[in-house]
Amino acid sequence: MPSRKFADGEVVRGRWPGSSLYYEVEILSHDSTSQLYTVKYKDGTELELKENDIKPLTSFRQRKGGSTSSSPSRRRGSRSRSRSRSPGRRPPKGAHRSASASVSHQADIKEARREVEVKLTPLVLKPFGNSISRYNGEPEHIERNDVPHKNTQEKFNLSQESSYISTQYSVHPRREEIRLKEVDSKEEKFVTKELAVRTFEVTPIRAKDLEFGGVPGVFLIMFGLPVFLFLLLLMCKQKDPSLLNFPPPLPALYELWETRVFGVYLLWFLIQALFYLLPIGKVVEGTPLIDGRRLKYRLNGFYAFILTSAVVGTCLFQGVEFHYVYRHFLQFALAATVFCVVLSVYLHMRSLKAPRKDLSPASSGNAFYDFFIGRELNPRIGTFDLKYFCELRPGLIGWVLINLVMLLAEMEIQSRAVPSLAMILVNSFQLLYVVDALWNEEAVLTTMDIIHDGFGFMLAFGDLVWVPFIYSFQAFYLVSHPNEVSWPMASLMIILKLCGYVIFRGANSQKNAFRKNPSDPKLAHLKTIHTSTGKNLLVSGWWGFVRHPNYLGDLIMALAWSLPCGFNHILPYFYVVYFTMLLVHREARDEYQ
Ligand SMILES: NC(=O)c1ccc[n+]([C@@H]2O[C@H](COP(=O)([O-])OP(=O)(O)OC[C@H]3O[C@@H](n4cnc5c(N)ncnc54)[C@H](OP(=O)(O)O)[C@@H]3O)[C@@H](O)[C@H]2O)c1
Ligand SMILES: CC(C)CCC[C@@H](C)[C@H]1CC[C@H]2C3=C(CC[C@]12C)[C@@]1(C)CC[C@H](O)C(C)(C)[C@@H]1CC3
Repeated sequence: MPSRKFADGEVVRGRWPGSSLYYEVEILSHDSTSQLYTVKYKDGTELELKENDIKPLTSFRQRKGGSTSSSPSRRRGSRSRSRSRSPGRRPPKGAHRSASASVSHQADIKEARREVEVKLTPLVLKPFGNSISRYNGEPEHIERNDVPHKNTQEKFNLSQESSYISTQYSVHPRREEIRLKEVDSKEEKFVTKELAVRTFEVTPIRAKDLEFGGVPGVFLIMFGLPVFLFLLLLMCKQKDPSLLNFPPPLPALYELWETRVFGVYLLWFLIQALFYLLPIGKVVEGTPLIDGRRLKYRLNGFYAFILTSAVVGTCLFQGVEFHYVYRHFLQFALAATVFCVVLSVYLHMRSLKAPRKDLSPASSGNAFYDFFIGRELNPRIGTFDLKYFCELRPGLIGWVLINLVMLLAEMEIQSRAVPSLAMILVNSFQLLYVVDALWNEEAVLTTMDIIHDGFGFMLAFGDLVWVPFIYSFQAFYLVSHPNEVSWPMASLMIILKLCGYVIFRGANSQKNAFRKNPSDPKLAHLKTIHTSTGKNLLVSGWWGFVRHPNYLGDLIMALAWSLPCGFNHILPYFYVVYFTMLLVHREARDEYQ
């Protein structure tokens, strides 16, 4: 039987969950199976603590004075701030997303909340609003002997906090927390209304807070990525696309430009815009903006996909030559790049006239940087939301169409009656991914791209050029570099893809449901922790298994759709490498927040 360090009835100091503060507690009991101690705080709260979170009284120095005590009761401001936000609720735009660039905006928002909450008194105090910095299950090393209950007022506060702590900390399931959140959400409406009257200030952010390596980094990305894209496609066109054959033969620039191709690209974009405008599909509200407004979005991406398939099917039936796209693939990539540059210039120009409250929290005041990251958060022409439209339609649906073009090109070039198994795998894996994104279109409204980043060159290029022309790379590769895949190998790849998909979808659905309605009874069994931002994080279910299960699933899928290309060359695995870098970077942005 494992030994225990502390005896029942012993008075020790127990760490206040999620903080680095220790309070006097009495050991009530010890559970030998879970190795948890049940302890009682002075105000009567009982909690279960790990042995690591308990220290003998003797291991603390008595602090002199105490006027600067940071005991929870001293942080009433923090708690009040937190009180106004239902845990798990997304905050208004700008407060939400991870980015060092948004520091000043965040401060602004916090300030707004503080002002609002002053008006909300008397408060039903909620514990540990901003006082819990992070809980990682391990004790923190900073140990301070903050003595609670300095006076009656403090004692009262701690007691208020303590009465909630076990549910807040979510050592136990969240039913009680859900009840509290319902009360919370009523108050929230009032808070949102208050926020609506606050004016939004855009304070330029310091150079060191800029993301992507600041102006030099952004410069490199803006000029480097298009060059990289063309080099990658040119490498792939070589008979032997080995890295040793770098650089590939370069075509003259004029050979890459074809006005007709540009016209076809424009036509594609306009058809998608037309489908977007169709009054079919439900209309939902996005997350609250800084001024409390919620924009409306029509969810008809899946219908757009069905309609596009019908149009493409009809064209195939009519004998339209899709091989044209394969033969002019580089010209299409250039047409899309030119379109994206023109769009970015337009976006930047219009953003100069945009009211401050409409600017992205990521914008900095530096024109070049803002051209890249995007100045305006939700540029709209009437009800037409340019960013939301570009995120899912022309590029993502375009990716599926390009894959189909490659499948047909493979059959033609390799004189096949049916496509290769490798090509079928790549096409179906990626089709599933795109259909899933369109089917779950609403989830895009809570991604960092929509909530935090403006619409500028980065997303325009990412959505309209990078996604369709890089993500279809495996199919493009297979056209000129066939790879025979056996059925047993194909089965393993399918299993890998499905595993990735189950993790990806399970995690994203759980997170989206939680962000949409933290009180969802279906999520009542899940555990959460409170964070210093005032939001809650899931720490069980998929989100208790690994920090970013959705990224993990996505990466597994990325690997699964590269494997059909075989192991002759590294190029088809470029996507996995790039994607790992992208997700690690996104993870860091999220973690920063
Ligand atoms: N194929 C591609 O190129 C590509 C590129 C990027 C992303 N993706 C995929 O798109 C999906 C969305 O990506 P994303 O970058 O927006 O990241 P995400 O991880 O889905 O979203 C980040 C947000 O999730 C919330 N969150 C993080 N940890 C949480 C937890 N433990 N409990 C509850 N909520 C938590 C946080 O919301 P709050 O801020 O509200 O706390 C955070 O801001 C992912 O599956 C990703 O793999 C694909
Ligand atoms: C520096 C640039 C080249 C970076 C470009 C990044 C973009 C390619 C990505 C940023 C956000 C991504 C994204 C998807 C695709 C790739 C991005 C646009 C996504 C539409 C893929 C399907 C998913 O299901 C998704 C809808 C969750 C996802 C949203 C984010």
